[in-house]
Amino acid sequence: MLTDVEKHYGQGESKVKALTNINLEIAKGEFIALCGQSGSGKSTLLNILSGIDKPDSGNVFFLNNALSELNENQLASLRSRHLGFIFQFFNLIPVLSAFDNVFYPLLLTGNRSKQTAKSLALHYLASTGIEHLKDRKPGQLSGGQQQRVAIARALANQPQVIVADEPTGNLDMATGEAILDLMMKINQETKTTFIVSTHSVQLQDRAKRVIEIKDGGIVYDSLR
Ligand SMILES: Nc1ncnc2c1ncn2[C@@H]1O[C@H](COP(=O)(O)OP(=O)(O)OP(=O)(O)O)[C@@H](O)[C@H]1O
Repeated sequence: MLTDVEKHYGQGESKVKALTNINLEIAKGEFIALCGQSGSGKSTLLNILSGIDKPDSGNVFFLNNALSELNENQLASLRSRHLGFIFQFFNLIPVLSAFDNVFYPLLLTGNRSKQTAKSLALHYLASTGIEHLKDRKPGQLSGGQQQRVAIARALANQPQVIVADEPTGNLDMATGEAILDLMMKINQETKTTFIVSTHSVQLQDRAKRVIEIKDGGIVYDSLR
């Protein structure tokens, strides 16, 4: 939940108002399409609601935690346990296989055994349809396949919330559609909350809740 959130970048003459008067409540299990023109503030909003960035004023609550009351370690721990991220440019580690890209973060976060991490990685690579490509490195995969690895990586940690910043922005239309289908299917099956920023008109048509921001403010929320 965000209350009265404001965010500026820069100082003086070059000060940019990135978010203004943001009040937003997100329920567990929602699938939200966050839309708005380039520069409208989508990434800033995603970064603030996930505790990566701090607002200048206002409050951010994540799973009943007031983020302003947490130190950097506590924030990092909350993120690593309960949040999954999916990015436009996949952010996979190029020297690791698809399997290792999912497996190693699981070993590094939480107290899982190697065996548990391995089965989780295989399970989620299978659920995103790319288990057969698990030994390939990112450079040997198409964009859509790389994004499936990134989705498997985000899901395998079994977070309560997944934040995706333009996840289809670097994919052709058909591949992007397939990735959106996959995220919606996972949302329905697992009740994981998804907040997805997008320029995709298809997603805006299909998401249950659409939020539009313009010049840093929410100008439309289909739930309101
Ligand atoms: N680190 C920064 N320093 C200064 N200004 C910034 C910074 N990050 C973002 N901005 C500015 O804040 C505003 C909101 O940017 P933001 O990246 O949140 O928009 P966006 O809607 O995600 O855009 P896009 O769709 O192009 O990714 C823009 O005017 C941008 O130029």
